[in-house]
Amino acid sequence: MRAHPAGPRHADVLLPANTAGPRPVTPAEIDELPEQVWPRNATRGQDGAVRLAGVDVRELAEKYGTPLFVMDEDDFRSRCRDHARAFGDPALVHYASKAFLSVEIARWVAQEGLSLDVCSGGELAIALRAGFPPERIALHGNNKSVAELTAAVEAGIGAVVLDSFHEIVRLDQIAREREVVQPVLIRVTVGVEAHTHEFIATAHEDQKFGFSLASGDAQEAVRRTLKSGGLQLVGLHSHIGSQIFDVDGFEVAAHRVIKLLAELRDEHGAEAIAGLTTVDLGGGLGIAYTPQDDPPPPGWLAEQLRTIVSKECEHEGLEMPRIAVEPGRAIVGPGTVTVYEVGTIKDITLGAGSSRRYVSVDGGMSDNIRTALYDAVYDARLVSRRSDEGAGDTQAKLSRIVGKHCEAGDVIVRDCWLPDTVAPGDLVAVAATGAYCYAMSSGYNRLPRPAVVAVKEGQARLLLRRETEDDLFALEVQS
Ligand SMILES: Cc1ncc(COP(=O)(O)O)c(C=O)c1O
Ligand SMILES: N[C@@H](CCCC[NH3+])C(=O)O
Repeated sequence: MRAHPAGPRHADVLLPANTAGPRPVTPAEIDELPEQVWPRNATRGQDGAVRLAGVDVRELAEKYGTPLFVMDEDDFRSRCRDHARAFGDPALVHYASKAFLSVEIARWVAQEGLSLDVCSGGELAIALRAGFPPERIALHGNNKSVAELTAAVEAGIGAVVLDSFHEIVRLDQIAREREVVQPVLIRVTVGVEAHTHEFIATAHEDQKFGFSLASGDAQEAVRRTLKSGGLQLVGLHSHIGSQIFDVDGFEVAAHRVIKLLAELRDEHGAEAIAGLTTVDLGGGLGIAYTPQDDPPPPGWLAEQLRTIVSKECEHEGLEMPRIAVEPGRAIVGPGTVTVYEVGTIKDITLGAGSSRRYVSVDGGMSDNIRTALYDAVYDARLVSRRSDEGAGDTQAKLSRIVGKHCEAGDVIVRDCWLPDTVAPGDLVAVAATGAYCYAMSSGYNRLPRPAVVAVKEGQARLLLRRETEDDLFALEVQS
């Protein structure tokens, strides 16, 4: 998502006329797959159709149907490695599984040596089913249930990230009843206004996550945790938001967390907080959704964070802590595309000689809610053939890709340049849909959830099958 336009949202007249970027001119430009947006192993073949890790999208659509999420496995794994290298130890990189999780994904993350951030009993269950090492799992959430906390403690997970005073009491009791000591981090609300969409910023004071630093709740949470018998404080946590491109917010967060660490040492003594060795700065690293986006690479971010934290520690006379992070989108986002089949097409006259083309596809807000929810922008291309084949001129046409739901706001790509030749039966793909698309999918209008397929070295493998009509009735008691 790019910077959010000022002013009221969801009213076309108030949004910029065109969020698609400059109009591509030649057929070659229309058919480009910009490398910062498309999976690392995406290419367009001589015949004009796109290959993902060597697999022809037409074959994938034929075999698995559409809409279809296609994941480039090597892209995912290479981004795990990029982050592991950047932060110096794979275990310090917690893949935020909320972005997308399946049993097989959890296995890839385990094989790459990363840790895993889960935020519900369901995500925990998938991780455990995959055989993910529990000591490398951390559990998040502002309202973890007793059942979820119990499952986490019984599984022996590496850390629970404490988020409320109620939870300190509950978790302490659960741990003591089982005669174990549960390692915990405390989530601190640092009061940062992250430069991102208001719905996905999480460190300003007025929201539901964490313990406020400004009010003293964070300091009180530390006192209560240190006094508990069943909890061992191993770190502080801060997460400022998601899809962030600059380091300023992280810098302020790191500064405030280290300052808190120094205050805690002064209040409780160095020995009492000696086990507090980790500072987790959360996730949020942005990715390119359009060719105009230019996110910082993980190596650069890691270097900046290390410099900021070490400067602050030196200033406060503290030992350098381990810096952990929780990227979700930056690992899983760029390597996945959603392939749709074009259904109907309408050219709508808007007045003043302008028109808008509505290209309807066989999915919609049930497989990608991000556009409706956050005005997210995406790059979409015709992938089953070259743009200068078929009827129509070779001009790119400003198009809006919409779904098939009974909802006017069912928009997948608000503005994009598609070839004028696009016709029913063509395949179009939307890039960078790996994060928070399948994960936030719904069954609205009783559409089946799409399948998810992994591609690697010319082979395709089904990770999650498409929902079927039988699944529709699976929960019906009277059927
Ligand atoms: C606590 C926490 N960690 C990590 C993430 C992952 O964020 P992202 O996918 O933007 O890296 C989130 C989501 O914003 C989060 O809430
Ligand atoms: N789901 C959001 C981000 C929130 C991430 C979880 N805290 C998105 O699609 O961008």
